[in-house]
Amino acid sequence: MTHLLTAQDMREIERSAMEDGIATGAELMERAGRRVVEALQAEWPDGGRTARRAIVLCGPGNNGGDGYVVARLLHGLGWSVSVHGMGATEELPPDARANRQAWEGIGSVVPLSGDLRIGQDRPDLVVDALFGTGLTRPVDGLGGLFRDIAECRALGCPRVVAVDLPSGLCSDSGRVIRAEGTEPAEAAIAADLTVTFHRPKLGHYLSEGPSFCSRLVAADIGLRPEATAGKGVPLAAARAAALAKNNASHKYDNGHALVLTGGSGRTGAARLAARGALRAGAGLVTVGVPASAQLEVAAQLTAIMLTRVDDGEELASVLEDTRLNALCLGPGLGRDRVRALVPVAVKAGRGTVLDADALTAFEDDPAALFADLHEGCILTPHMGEFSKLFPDLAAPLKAAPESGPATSRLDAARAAAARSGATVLLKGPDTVIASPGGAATIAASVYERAAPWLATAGTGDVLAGIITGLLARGFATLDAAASGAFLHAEAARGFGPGLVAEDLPEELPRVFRALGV
Ligand SMILES: NC(=O)C1=CN([C@@H]2O[C@H](COP(=O)(O)OP(=O)(O)OC[C@H]3O[C@@H](n4cnc5c(N)ncnc54)[C@H](O)[C@@H]3O)[C@@H](O)[C@H]2O)[C@@H](O)CC1
Ligand SMILES: Nc1ncnc2c1ncn2[C@@H]1O[C@H](COP(=O)(O)OP(=O)(O)O)[C@@H](O)[C@H]1O
Ligand SMILES: [K+]
Repeated sequence: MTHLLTAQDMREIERSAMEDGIATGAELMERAGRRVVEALQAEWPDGGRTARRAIVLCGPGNNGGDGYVVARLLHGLGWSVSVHGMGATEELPPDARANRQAWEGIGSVVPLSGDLRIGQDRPDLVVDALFGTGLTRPVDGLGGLFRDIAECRALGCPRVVAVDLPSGLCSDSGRVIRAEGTEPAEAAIAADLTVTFHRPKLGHYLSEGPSFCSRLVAADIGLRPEATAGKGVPLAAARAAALAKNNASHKYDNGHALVLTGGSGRTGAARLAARGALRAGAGLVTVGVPASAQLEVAAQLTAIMLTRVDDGEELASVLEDTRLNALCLGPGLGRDRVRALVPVAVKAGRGTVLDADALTAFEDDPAALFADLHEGCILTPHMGEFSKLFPDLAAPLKAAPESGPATSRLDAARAAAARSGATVLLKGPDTVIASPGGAATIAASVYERAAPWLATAGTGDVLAGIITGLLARGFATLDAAASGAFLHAEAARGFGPGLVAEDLPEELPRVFRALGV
């Protein structure tokens, strides 16, 4: 399972490797530079043609140190290399200084100027080794150069390789550190290939990270896997063993999910959720409908059952059946029904997914919702819904982050979980999931797992249903949310272009088979 590290995690891992005599800082830096060169050779084998020219941009810290190693190695491979460096040699940290001095035995270091324009030079490659995990404030005075690189890159030349992280990107949040009023494109360098070391960092997966990294390689620099134990945030995955059904099981062993719907004309969302719950493997799924929608829903359902729920009192009496062990409220529920049904549902103490209307209806008084939530509850907001329930936590995500490490979507979800007492799943290509105790996971549909066709109406309803289905099957809260988000994205990837929400539940059997369930 891949764990995403913070900059602090990485510093601790490196420090303990050095203290334990696994490697010196100089050795780690040499390996880092070598891995970058290997990765770019593997990525662009056509770099083997003659007249290859590289511009290497080196910053004032150890990221710059890696850059001087890359410059030396490229030179050794016959490249024509120009190096533009920040800071004075004697001010660099020791390993970076040594590598700069080694480069100075080969060629010069031109002081990096914001007036540099690469267009005149037409290099084949720009190596971005300005800042890595040590970035703490907006990059100053290089906006024109960054724009120039972006414009040239858009024309197909040069290719840009980022050492560890695209400079300007915050390694913990994936946000571009920038002054208010500055565009991300002039505050960070977008790369074609990003080569990081040991393990990916959170910033490679969150927010703008993937679009600035483009392609990500995590290269081994000889740090021990054990050093990473207990650190980082796992990427969500689903386990075949947990998803498989016991051969001897009865339908009631797989739980009974209840999905509540709104009135006539707005039952589609709940029906999508119910189908998701059924395909996720719930033993039984019932849709709770008001009288006005009974006929409409009955005409549309087959394997899914139907029960009448007009108000809170009726819901309470339906919930006397303790076999109903997972509830889904929100998709198409309608605000008036939310106010009547959500408090009753939550007080019943079952595994409960609250989505859409069930969140936004509490916009005026989120505390009224939070008062009754318990550890079996999962809130599944997208950013707009999250902003309504947690406006103060959403605000720093909307403002330009002027210092690093910046507040991340993960930080916001963790704070929201702690406040609400429920697991919070904040949706997006970088879905973050946090439980009230602080445990977290990231279900990222980025890089090779991109699922852009999920951005269509109704897919969130299916997600709520899939998670409800897993809760019904007895999955622990965080696991249900994480596995559900993973399966949902896999279904979208499996179906591919043309996906509409209805396709997602029907794709789940293929996802299960591919997982070996
Ligand atoms: N520590 C190690 O042993 C290793 C570190 N590695 C490299 O080292 C990097 C981390 O090095 P550092 O911690 O030195 O950090 P960086 O090299 O990312 O940059 C930190 C330096 O830049 C300054 N700085 C931060 N933001 C700035 C801004 N906006 N404008 C101007 N200066 C700014 C800081 O004060 C510090 O001097 C990693 O990203 C990785 O590339 C690799 O060589 C692997 C081994
Ligand atoms: N570009 C994208 N890449 C991957 N997943 C996405 C993308 N855009 C949206 N999603 C996912 O699609 C779903 C959309 O849910 P939501 O916004 O609630 O839509 P709706 O309310 O229409 O169902 C979420 O699971 C979200 O994570
Ligand atoms: K960099």
